[in-house]
Amino acid sequence: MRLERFSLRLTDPLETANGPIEAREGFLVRLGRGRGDSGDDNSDDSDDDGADGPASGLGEATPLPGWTESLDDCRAALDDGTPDATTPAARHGVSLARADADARAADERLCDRLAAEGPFDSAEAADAVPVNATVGDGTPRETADATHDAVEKGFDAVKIKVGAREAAEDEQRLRAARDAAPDAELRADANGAWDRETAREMLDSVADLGFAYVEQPLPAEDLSGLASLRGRGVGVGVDESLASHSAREVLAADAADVLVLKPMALGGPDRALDAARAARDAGADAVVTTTIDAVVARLGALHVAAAVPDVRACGLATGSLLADDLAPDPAPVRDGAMAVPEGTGLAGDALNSLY
Ligand SMILES: O=C(O)CCC(=O)c1ccccc1C(=O)O
Ligand SMILES: [Mg+2]
Repeated sequence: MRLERFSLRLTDPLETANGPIEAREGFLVRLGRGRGDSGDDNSDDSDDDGADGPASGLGEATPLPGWTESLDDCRAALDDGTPDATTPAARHGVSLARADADARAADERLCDRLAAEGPFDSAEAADAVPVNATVGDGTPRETADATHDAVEKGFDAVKIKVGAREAAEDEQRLRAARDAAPDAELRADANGAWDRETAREMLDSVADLGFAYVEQPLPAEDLSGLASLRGRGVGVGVDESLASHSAREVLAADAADVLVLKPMALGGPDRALDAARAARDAGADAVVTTTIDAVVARLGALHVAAAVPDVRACGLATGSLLADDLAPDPAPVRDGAMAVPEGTGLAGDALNSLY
């Protein structure tokens, strides 16, 4: 296994209730030749790292504290070959690289491999996935303009970050967004910023505006509070809660209508698909998103989403937030959707420069 460290700036910081996300740092993971289908936990010995040939599989470990381990802990887990549930980004890097190598060895698209081997009984994955636009914090006017632009570009679903300013002003922002996009599916994401009373008031007002759901209206730990917010005419989504609780725990607490699944935060494509299945079994929905990942992990998340039957619009349209990337994007957003790239593994030959 070979690691390459990268650091990518965002074009504009994404303003959230937890402050801005300005850059993403992580590791490109290259799996050596002949190890792709071994599933062997000792496969990271450096004498087999394919130094004189292309890698058999690509992964990416891009930690985001709050959702995953720190960059240092991620590096340590990758170096030691011990990624586990406490280091989800490291585990994601290795798990995605293995899955890509397996799919390439089997001459299959990654999503078809995931669909066939994953927890859904569907043999075939989708060819494209609908995606939402992501609108960061801003004035009501800026929010309306960004929402309008997204709809003009072809997005049918728009997610608006809230919780960075007073609730009354957020309410104006959401009303302005609805006025700017009368027919779009609108969502909000509070990143855990509200207390129970504020959350109740905000949910009631966005229910009137026909919002589909609000992501993480309460802090991650407050599962009973999240449960008490359900049934008010707008869905409750959980995101941060899944960093400290399993999908099954969240669902057993009746805390969610929608699970927001970030493969990077959950430890890999396999874990994300298991959580999607748990959601469906409990009558909840799943949405696959990124932590603003580089192209390899974004593609991995796209393949996961394509393997979830009838997935609703996913938060995968985050590539445009990055000022640069590891390689040109083989799955650009068109008309509010991302097409799964042709070819085997992550993207056929499109990422050959990285292997
Ligand atoms: O879901 C989306 O639309 C984009 C991804 C996103 O919002 C996000 C990106 C990085 C870190 C956290 C989050 C989040 O969903 O809270
Ligand atoms: Mg979120």
